Amino acid sequence: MSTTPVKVAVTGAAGQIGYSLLFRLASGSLLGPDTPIQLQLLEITPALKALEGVVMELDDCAFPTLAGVEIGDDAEKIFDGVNLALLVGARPRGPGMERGDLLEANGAIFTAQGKALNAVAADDVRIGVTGNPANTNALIAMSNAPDIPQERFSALTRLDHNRAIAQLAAKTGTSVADIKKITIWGNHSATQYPDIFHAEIAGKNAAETVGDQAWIENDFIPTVAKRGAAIIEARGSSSAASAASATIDAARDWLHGTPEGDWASMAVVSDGSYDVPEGLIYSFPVTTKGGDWEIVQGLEIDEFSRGRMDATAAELIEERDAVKELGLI
Ligand SMILES: NC(=O)c1ccc[n+]([C@@H]2O[C@H](COP(=O)([O-])OP(=O)(O)OC[C@H]3O[C@@H](n4cnc5c(N)ncnc54)[C@H](O)[C@@H]3O)[C@@H](O)[C@H]2O)c1
Ligand SMILES: O=C(O)C[C@H](O)C(=O)O
Repeated sequence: MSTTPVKVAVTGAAGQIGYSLLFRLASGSLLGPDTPIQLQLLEITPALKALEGVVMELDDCAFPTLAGVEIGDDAEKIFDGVNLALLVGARPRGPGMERGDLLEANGAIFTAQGKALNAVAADDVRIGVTGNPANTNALIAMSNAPDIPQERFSALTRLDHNRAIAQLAAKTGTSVADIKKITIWGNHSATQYPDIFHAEIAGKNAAETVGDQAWIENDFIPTVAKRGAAIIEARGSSSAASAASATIDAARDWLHGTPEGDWASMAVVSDGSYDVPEGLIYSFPVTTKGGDWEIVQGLEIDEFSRGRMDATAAELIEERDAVKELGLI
């Protein structure tokens, strides 16, 4: 085992996602069995006692890869020297709430955390935002961290990507392992556009294999896009274990690379690719290598896809303008 631990910060560590995420991180799901991990856990003061209990449980697992755990409510202390920051802590959406309702409540959190990361994170830091509204929270954090390259920020659409794979596998009676090149475009919200026109099932075009445009439009896309709300409705609280799993999938691919012949969906700062307005945190198909991502270029976009991609961009522009108005960016 290498001796220098990778320092990984998790915010909202005493929350529901944290309760699944921390144990996966500590047991090596992100960095593998040979790399020790140091967990830096941030919470609000009233949640620190509960977090102490979670740390007792982490201790009791005796994970060989867990080099140490530090907890606290001071972002500058917790983010000091971190190589990866997973920003999960935020107020989750309750029944009947839209993500827009969360902009103001969560904006302040991501302003402060962007500033703290800017001041004390390691030079190689990567920042993944899971807390909703994830794309715009990432935009706020990025805008408040001028010394960190913009490419180091991303928001989580990997859960949507994984949901799309699961739906497509169920529809076609295939294995999830056979499905590649799914794309989630845009916002992690009900306007997202899950795209199977470039996807493959066992090497064949997925949309052609399905051969049912009505299912794509009326079933697949809304099911994936509204899955978060369906889970809130069924569970009474938002997805947690699947969100933690997707947070790990996204960070693992970012740090270690996407597999050959596949890509991942990641919400990253737009460079204008596919006519997405520059500067938005928009989910694209990306390949990753050595901790860097690249937007997959050259995909053909038909009129149907264009309309969906523009609609989700329009929502992100509205969110951006709202947080600008609030003085958060
Ligand atoms: N992007 C996605 O795919 C996805 C999926 C599921 C959930 N989410 C979002 O993830 C977030 C967390 O969900 P959860 O179910 O764990 O919620 P939760 O309420 O169980 O936990 C959130 C935790 O964040 C903490 N917190 C609040 N403000 C904080 C701050 N300033 N600093 C540090 N911690 C703070 C709270 O004390 C709480 O313990 C929510 O915003 C939820 O909507 C995103
Ligand atoms: O939809 C939500 O608010 C929860 C979460 O983002 C999800 O997709 O499960």
